[in-house]
Amino acid sequence: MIEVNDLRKSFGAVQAVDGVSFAAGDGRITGLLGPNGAGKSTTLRILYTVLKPDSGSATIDGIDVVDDSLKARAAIGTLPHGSGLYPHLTARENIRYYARLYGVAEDSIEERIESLIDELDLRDFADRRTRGFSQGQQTKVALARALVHGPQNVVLDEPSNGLDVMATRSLRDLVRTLKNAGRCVLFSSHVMQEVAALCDEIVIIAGGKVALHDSPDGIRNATGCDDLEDAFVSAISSKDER
Ligand SMILES: Nc1ncnc2c1ncn2[C@@H]1O[C@H](COP(=O)(O)OP(=O)(O)OP(=O)(O)O)[C@@H](O)[C@H]1O
Repeated sequence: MIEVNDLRKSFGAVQAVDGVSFAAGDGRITGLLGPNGAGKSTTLRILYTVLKPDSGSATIDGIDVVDDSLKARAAIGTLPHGSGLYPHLTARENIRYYARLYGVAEDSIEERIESLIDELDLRDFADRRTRGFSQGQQTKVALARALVHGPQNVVLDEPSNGLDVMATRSLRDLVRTLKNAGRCVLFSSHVMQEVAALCDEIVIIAGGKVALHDSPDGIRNATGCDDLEDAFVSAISSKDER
């Protein structure tokens, strides 16, 4: 479970995150939805401990991301913006490197990698160096790397970026499998249809603040819009008017 409480972060004069609070539960898919520059990535980067908040707190299964960042990091699998793969290593070697970093038992690493290669359809390029990989290939390898230690919490920053239709479908299946296994999945997107297709709960964020947090049906009711895209626009506009 991920809990975020009154989180704030600024970069100079830009207030990127301005009092964000929400909880993302186990066995649920929570979508962080917002327009460009809304503060989604900054919020997620605080969760996976690469940024420190100015104030507020965030916990992963009760572990504070600032006070106990190493333990918090071990409890989440993350797909950051930009894959950050090692270009001179093959896809398989990249995944193996992270498995070791996360302390996966040596005798189960190869089996785990094989099953991720199948699940994410990496077989064709598993043993190629990742330098020059297409965006979609990079995302798939980065996803495998994020999941290799079987984390309870999975945080994905715009995971469908660069994926083709088939890969997007596999990603959705994978996210649903994680949910059905009782994992907490939190992902960011600015694509309403993607979030609507997957999420149990949607946190709409705009200008660094939470504009609305509800189920897709709850959001339709709150905004009076049947179409979730209209509901999204309505939620963001009414936040601007406040
Ligand atoms: N390292 C940084 N230095 C300066 N400004 C930053 C930095 N990181 C983020 N920002 C600013 O903070 C705001 C929120 O950015 P963030 O990346 O969190 O938005 P986002 O919702 O993820 O957007 P997108 O959908 O475009 O990826 C933006 O105005 C951005 O320019």
